[in-house]
Amino acid sequence: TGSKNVGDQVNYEITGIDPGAGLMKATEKAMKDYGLKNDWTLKEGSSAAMTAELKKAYEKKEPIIVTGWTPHWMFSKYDLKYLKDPKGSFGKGESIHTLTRKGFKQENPGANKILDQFFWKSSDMEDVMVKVQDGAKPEDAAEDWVKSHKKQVAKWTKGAPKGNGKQVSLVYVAWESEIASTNVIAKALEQEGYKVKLQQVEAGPMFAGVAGGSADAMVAAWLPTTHKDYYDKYKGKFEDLGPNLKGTKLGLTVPKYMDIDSIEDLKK
Ligand SMILES: C[SH](C)CC(=O)O
Repeated sequence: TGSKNVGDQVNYEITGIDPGAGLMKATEKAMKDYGLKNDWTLKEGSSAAMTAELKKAYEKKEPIIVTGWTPHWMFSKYDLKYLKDPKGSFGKGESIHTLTRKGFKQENPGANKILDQFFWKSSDMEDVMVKVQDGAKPEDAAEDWVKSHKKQVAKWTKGAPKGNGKQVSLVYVAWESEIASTNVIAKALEQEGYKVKLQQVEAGPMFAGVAGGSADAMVAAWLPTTHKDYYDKYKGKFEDLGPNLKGTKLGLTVPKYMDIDSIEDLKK
């Protein structure tokens, strides 16, 4: 839009999220890889603040560049595109893994089995995310999803003993995707009689909580690239139960009305 170059249009600012997010590290890497560091700044904030700015700009068809990821409701709500990343700074498609603290499997085999069997698709997660974005409380959107996907949830709970009020503590970060997944698996556990405590923390404390044993589990580890630093830092101090969702994506994201297509186009 307009003849001014895109940098001038967005005063050389990329709207990011919380500083602990791996997406922010990946964006810093991309800014280095594409020679943007001298002119561009990556604005820190939160996922909620980023989506609020995206909404504001989009409704006025103004230019904006955000740090985006899939699954996310933003792609079903707005007509957006990822900027091409020819240097591969954002890595390849990833999965979201479930991690538990050491000893959890022995102490709570039933809940561990349910967490181990938890697996769903991007479209499932986006269903819940859109409902929350449209105003539903996360626990209500999660309850609706669990109630309307009995067959799928039965695969998660197959072979697991009832909880009889046994406690499970889950930690997560306030990314829309993890608000959805953590509330859904919590509802599935509660349906089986487990008592679930949810704790929203920053990314670093989330990994530290599971590795240190103050939390039982998380369903929010973006691997192998996005959370590599956290994963390596605590290697050996947690159990990796593998993916609960496959085929995620990260990158710089812009409304389709902007006439740029690649991160290369941001170079001054
Ligand atoms: C924002 S993605 C859900 C995760 C991350 O970037 O750390």
